[in-house]
Parts: sequence; C-alpha cells; structure tokens
Amino acid sequence: MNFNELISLCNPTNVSGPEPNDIGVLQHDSRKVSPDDVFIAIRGIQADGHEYVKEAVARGASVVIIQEPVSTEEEVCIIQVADTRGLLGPLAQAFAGNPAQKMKIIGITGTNGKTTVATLTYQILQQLNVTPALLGTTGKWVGGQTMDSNLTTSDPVELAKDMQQAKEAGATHLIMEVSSHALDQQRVNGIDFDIAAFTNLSHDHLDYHQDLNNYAQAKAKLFISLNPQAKAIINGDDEYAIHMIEECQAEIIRFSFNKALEVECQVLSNNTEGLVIRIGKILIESSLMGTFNAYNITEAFLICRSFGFKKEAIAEALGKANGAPGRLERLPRKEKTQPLVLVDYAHTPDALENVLRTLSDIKTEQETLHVVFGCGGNRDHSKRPKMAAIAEKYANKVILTSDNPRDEDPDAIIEEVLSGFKNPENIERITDRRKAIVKAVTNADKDAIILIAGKGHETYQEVKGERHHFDDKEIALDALDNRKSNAKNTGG
Ligand SMILES: CC(=O)N[C@H]1[C@@H](OP(=O)(O)OP(=O)(O)OC[C@H]2O[C@@H](n3ccc(=O)[nH]c3=O)[C@H](O)[C@@H]2O)O[C@H](CO)[C@@H](O)[C@@H]1O[C@H](C)C(=O)N[C@@H](C)C(=O)N[C@H](CCC(=O)O)C(=O)O
Ligand SMILES: Nc1ncnc2c1ncn2[C@@H]1O[C@H](COP(=O)(O)OP(=O)(O)OP(=O)(O)O)[C@@H](O)[C@H]1O
Ligand SMILES: N[C@H](CCC[C@H](N)C(=O)O)C(=O)O
Ligand SMILES: [Mg+2]
Repeated sequence: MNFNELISLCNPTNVSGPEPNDIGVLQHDSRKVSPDDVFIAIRGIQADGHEYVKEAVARGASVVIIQEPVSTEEEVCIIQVADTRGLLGPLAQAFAGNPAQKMKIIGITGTNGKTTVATLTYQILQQLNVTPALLGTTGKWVGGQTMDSNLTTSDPVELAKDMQQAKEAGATHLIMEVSSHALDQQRVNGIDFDIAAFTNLSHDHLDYHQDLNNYAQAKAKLFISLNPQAKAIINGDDEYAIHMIEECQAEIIRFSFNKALEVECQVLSNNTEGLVIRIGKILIESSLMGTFNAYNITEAFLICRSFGFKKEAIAEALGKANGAPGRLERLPRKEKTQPLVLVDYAHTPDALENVLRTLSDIKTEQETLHVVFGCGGNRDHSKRPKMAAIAEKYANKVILTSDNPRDEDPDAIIEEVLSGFKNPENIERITDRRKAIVKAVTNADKDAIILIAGKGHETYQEVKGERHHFDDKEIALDALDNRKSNAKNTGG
C-alpha cells in the first residue's frame, strides 16, 4: 500500500501533517501498533480509539485516521474521514491484498444453526475437490491449520488477515459465520459475499440490540449488501424470512418444510439413528438428529448446490458429514450394549430446552433421556433455576454438576440451580464434572440417551482464572471404553 492509494481509499475530508516515509500494517488497537503502522481510531462501546491516538503515535504510527479532531503535538500524518468504523472493513481488505475478492465467500447468519450449517458446508466442500476454509465460533480451519476463535466473527483486521492466510494456503471457498454483532458493527464491510444464508431468528442478544426489530434489521444488512449476481439461501419457514429478502437484490432461494416455495422439503424419518429428508427430488441421509438439523442440512445442501455441484455428489458428501463439534455431537457406539452419548454446547435455558425437546420428540418409548449439566460461574444467575426446571421437565434422570465455575464456588452455583427443581431429592449432585460424566456413562443401560450439556467443543474448564484441559467428549469416550473392558473382564 502506498500513500496515494491509502488517500484514495479513505476519501478524506481533511489531511494534515507530513507524508509518511513508510506504511506498515493497519491497526485499530493502539496496543498492537508497531513503527510505521496506520492507526485508525474507532469510537467503540467500551472505549474511544481517539483517546489512544497519542499512544499509537508514541508507538511509532506513521499515519492516524480519525473521525473527530484530536490534538497531538507530534509530527504525524492525520487523515480525517466521515466514518472510521465504516471504513475499517474495506481498508483492512485492501491492506491484506483484497483476499475476499479472490475466493468464493459464503456468509451464514441467524440466531441458531450458524456453526452447524457452516461446518456442514465445509465438510461437504472438502469432499468435492475444492479447498474450503472455515471461520466461526468453534475455531478457524485455514489450509490444514486449526486456530482458536475468540469471537464468532472477528474484527475486520483479523478477518482480513485470516482471509489472506486462507487464500495463500490455496482456499477457493471461504465459509464464515456472520453474527448480528458483526453486522451491527460493520465488521464485514468491504466483503462481497457470493452466497449469504439465513437460518432463523429468535429471542436472543436483546441486551445488545434492544428489540427484535433492531435485531432483525442487523441480520438483514447481510442480505442488503448482496449484489445481483449473489445468491441468498433463506429458511422460508421462519417468520423473519421476509425481513431478509425485503431489500435483497440477489437471487433468492427459499426452502420450506411446509409451504410451496422455491425448494420444497420433507422430513421422511427422524430418530436417534439420524435423519432422512427429501430436498426437491433428492433424498438425503444424515447421522445428525432432530428437526432443526433437517433445516441445517437443507441449507448446507443449497449453498453447495448454488455453486453448481451435482445434487448426488452433495447428497453423498452430506451422508458422511458429521456436523459441528459439540453440537448434538454423537459419540461412536462401539457395542450395542452402550448407551447413546451426545455432547452439546447448550448453556442457556432456550438452548437446553431446544435440545431436550428435540431428543424427547425422537426417542422411542423404551429409551430414557439422561442429562448431565451445570451452569457457568460469573454469568447470568437467573438462568440457573430455569435450566433446572427444563432439565427436570424433559429428562428421566438428571445429574447436576459444574460447568466453568470461574471465580464462583461450584457448590454455591449448584445450590442456585437446585432451587429450580420441583423435586430436588430426585437429582443426583456430583460437583466434579469428570466424576459426573463417568458415573452417568458407566451406570446407564443400552436404552439410555445421555446428553452432556453446556461445554460442547470447549477443551478446558475455567477455575479461578485458570483454564485446565477438560474435554467432555474425551472423558465420555474413556468411560464408554471402560464399560467395554469391564464387560469383557466380567465375562459380560
Ligand atoms: C460489544 C462488542 O461486540 N464489542 C466488540 C467491539 O468493541 P468496540 O468496537 O465497541 O470496541 P471498544 O472495545 O469499545 O474499543 C474501541 C476502539 O478502541 C480501541 N482501543 C481500545 C483500548 C486501547 O487500549 N486501545 C485502543 O486502541 C479498540 O481497539 C477499538 O478499536 O469490537 C471489538 C473489536 O472488534 C471486539 O473485540 C468487541 O467484542 C467484545 C469483546 C465481545 O465480547 N463481543 C461479543 C458480544 C460479540 O461480538 N459476539 C458475537 C457473537 C455473539 C453470539 O452470537 O453469541 C461474535 O461475533 O462473536
Ligand atoms: N436450525 C436450528 N434451529 C434451532 N436451533 C438450532 C438450529 N441449529 C442448531 N440449533 C440449536 O442451537 C445450538 C447452537 O447451534 P449452532 O452452534 O449451530 O448455532 P450458532 O448460530 O452458531 O450459535 P452461536 O451463536 O452460539 O455460535 C445447537 O446446540 C442446537 O441445540
Ligand atoms: N461464550 C459464553 C459461553 C459459555 C459456555 C458455558 N460453558 C459457560 O461457561 O457458561 C460465555 O462465556 O458466556
Ligand atoms: Mg456459532
């Protein structure tokens, strides 16, 4: 990037100070500035970047981009623009060599299902001789490398870097989850999506968006941003679908399980073995369970279909796709005598109700539903008794344990959860999560469905500021294996 290019991208209202000798990289966080970097001041929710201009300059910034006047005695180039936050995305893309223009970009938004649809799409594309990359809640998969994610949708600078890395690693398609926070904060400005998908919208994040209408408007921004060559894949059964297509210029492909829309679908079978669904004329078999996954599968199918891949090839790939880590993730059942163990990230009343209702809908009369769960520390206390009531309503057996206690006393959290049960005497309480999982898996019979809820893909347990390695899946798999060897040892 040279200075003239920078100026033309900024469309400034004013430029002052000396022309920089060198232009390093773009930073919106003063703490990351190195000599010659360009610091852009964003007025945020917690802080105002304009207050860190001095620090950025002290760290060697050669250019400062601002929206409001700042006073600095230093000799530095200052570019004033109308809207720094709006500019951050396009500028970050330009600094990274415009990676989004060089790959097919797929954005998935909605309250629930983003991670599942994104991961399914990634797993299908991996099998179709293209090179996908994936950026989302559970991590980033770029060119054979896996990295942790702090946010569902990263800030524009990190996002552009991830895209650049994906492009350099040979990615042809990049799938990303787009959160409503990201849309509201213009984190995806400057990215031209080839495909955008909408899963659903329900009561969530109203602490941030205030009301459902604002929340829907934030989601709709993704569809408003599409160009006419792009495609919008829309869950036509969601009542907010209409908001997504209102001002959308792209080709709209709606699917429905109960209405005649562009793509008609049907659930043919839905049980603990998985799903069989019909999308148009094609049959899809998947090991994913529950009606909501029928929607996720359809969405992933239609995304891939929009790139022109053959229906049959997508269906075959979907059959082998196992979905997102820690999202109703099924542990392999090596013997028929083993219970069915599922690991799920549900850590809110809504999510817990969603998965327990789904499981109780699909279980047979013979099968029993067990749940192992707890509540995280340093977080919303009001959810604790609510989650208890939900667990008690749906499950035949409840084992109450710890989640991430953080700075709280795990037993005090458990007491708060206990207050929500009608019959607390029926609840088994095991504070140590490892012991709780082991006991649940060891004691259950073959007709048990055990849901281990709350931590999903997390591979740590956070206690008093420290994260210890902890993996629900690993512990449950071990316990399943031990059952097997115990059975062998006792000749059973
Ligand atoms: C409420 C929210 O979303 N805040 C995000 C937002 O903050 P912000 O833009 O308001 O920034 P700020 O912290 O007020 O700071 C303003 C500016 O000053 C700068 N600064 C600040 C301090 C300093 O010393 N020097 C400095 O330069 C900052 O770098 C920033 O540019 O932009 C920041 C940078 O992109 C994010 O890190 C931050 O995410 C916070 C940590 C967060 O927790 N966000 C969550 C709620 C979120 O975004 N979640 C969604 C998904 C939610 C879901 O679906 O569950 C997500 O996409 O992950
Ligand atoms: N299409 C769907 N409709 C309703 N609920 C869903 C759907 N897909 C998944 N769920 C439920 O929501 C939970 C979260 O799913 P997923 O992680 O795929 O969504 P997300 O939108 O990425 O959520 P997050 O914002 O937490 O990252 C799942 O564990 C499941 O219980
Ligand atoms: N991003 C969420 C995840 C919570 C996951 C759950 N395991 C818990 O610790 O409550 C949070 O930090 O509130
Ligand atoms: Mg997600």
